[in-house]
Amino acid sequence: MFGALSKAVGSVCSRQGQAAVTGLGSVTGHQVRRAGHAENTNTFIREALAVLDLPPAMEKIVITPQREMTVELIINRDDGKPESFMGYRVQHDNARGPFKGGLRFHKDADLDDVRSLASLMSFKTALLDVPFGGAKGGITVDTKALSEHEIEKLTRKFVQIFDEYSKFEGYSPGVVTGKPTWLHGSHGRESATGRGTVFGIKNMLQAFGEGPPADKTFAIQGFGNVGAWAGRLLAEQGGIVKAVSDASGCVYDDGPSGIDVPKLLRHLHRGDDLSKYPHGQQLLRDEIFDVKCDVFVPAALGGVITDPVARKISCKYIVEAANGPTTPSADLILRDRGIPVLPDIYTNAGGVTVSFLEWVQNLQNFKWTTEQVNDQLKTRMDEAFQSMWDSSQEHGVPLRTGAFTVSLRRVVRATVNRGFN
Ligand SMILES: NC(=O)C1=CN([C@@H]2O[C@H](COP(=O)(O)OP(=O)(O)OC[C@H]3O[C@@H](n4cnc5c(N)ncnc54)[C@H](O)[C@@H]3O)[C@@H](O)[C@H]2O)C=CC1
Ligand SMILES: O=C(O)CCC(=O)C(=O)O
Repeated sequence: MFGALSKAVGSVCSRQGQAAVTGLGSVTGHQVRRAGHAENTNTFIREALAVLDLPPAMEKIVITPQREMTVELIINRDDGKPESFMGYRVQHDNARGPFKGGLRFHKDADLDDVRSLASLMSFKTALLDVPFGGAKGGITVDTKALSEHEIEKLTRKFVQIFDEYSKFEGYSPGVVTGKPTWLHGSHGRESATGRGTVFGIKNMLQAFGEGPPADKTFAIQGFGNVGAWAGRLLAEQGGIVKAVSDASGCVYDDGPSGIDVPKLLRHLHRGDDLSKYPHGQQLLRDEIFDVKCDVFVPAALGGVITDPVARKISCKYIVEAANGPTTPSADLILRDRGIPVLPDIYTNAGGVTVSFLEWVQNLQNFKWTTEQVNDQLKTRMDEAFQSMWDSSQEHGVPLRTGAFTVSLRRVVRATVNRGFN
């Protein structure tokens, strides 16, 4: 039951003046950035602003969220006792379209974290030229300590408090995205972020003259929705997945074909821990950073690539499937070491892009095939890569700064064109 609800709350768009709730498909997310990350995101934004010739007032305008809300969510636990949780909703920018972004459940989720993620959404949608703004929700909760029924109640409470939309608009399936395919959802949404990541890897390798992913080696941190889809698709294309980690541990296989990804997925789908996988070698969870590979894919948490990690990591490229995995100072170390970083606002934008495609299908009252969705996703990831690459070449800046310059131009143009009165 809750599976269906968690999909149903998926992710919501909202218009100005209407608070809205969004979700991210899975509400069991272990993924959250550690405290203090809004400033990290703002550091990257400021670096791109310095490259652009924009009116100085724009800095504060693009950095300041339009609205932030913190609420207490009280539910009765299964034993009948009430318990209070904190919920957050940040609407960062809607100059380019309705606020859009997922809902994060994590024991460390706080306003600062949600603020940074909301801002990343604005620049992600702008880079992909998806006509949405940026927002994010979060609830401070350890989902492992709650039953499915309790999580459902908490989600409903959050939706009830923040989502005024349906009261005004009536039945409108397009408002919520990430829905199950049998309930107006889109084919291809579940795989979209991992698939988009792989389109991004292909574009990046090609641009750096490395050829296709086949025979390249990969290490993937986090093997949930995004990491597992990326791993599966890379393996299908002849990529060698040498190491995979999740919250329970790390599996490493230095053999010529690396980890048998379908076999590992069957093990996990049976409900067995990655740390109990009997093939390959078991490493400590964070030893994934020591694995020598061509491409390292953080697909779990924010803030994991810190200075010490950046100094020791042994890869040629980093592809940020997670939101905000690299701190600004670690980013500088990676630059010094000549390790290009494919930034989060590009790499993981496949998710919101297919959420947009779901919205389009709902408006049309029509369902596209998986191939049509995946083709659209590829086109948009290719176009966004080209814009990011061109801007980075034009200004002589890293890909992340290139990506933010493209997004900032679009957000600022929309803001100015819409006027301030
Ligand atoms: N699912 C989506 O459509 C999108 C996800 N993202 C980002 O991608 C990242 C992953 O998201 P999902 O795959 O959806 O989450 P998920 O909850 O399905 O998977 C997270 C994975 O990370 C692992 N993990 C947690 N702590 C870890 C640690 N310390 N070391 C290694 N692994 C650890 C978990 O065991 C799990 O395998 C997050 O940063 C999320 O914000 C970004 C855009 C869209
Ligand atoms: O699919 C969506 O709209 C949410 C995506 C999201 O939350 C993210 O990209 O971080």
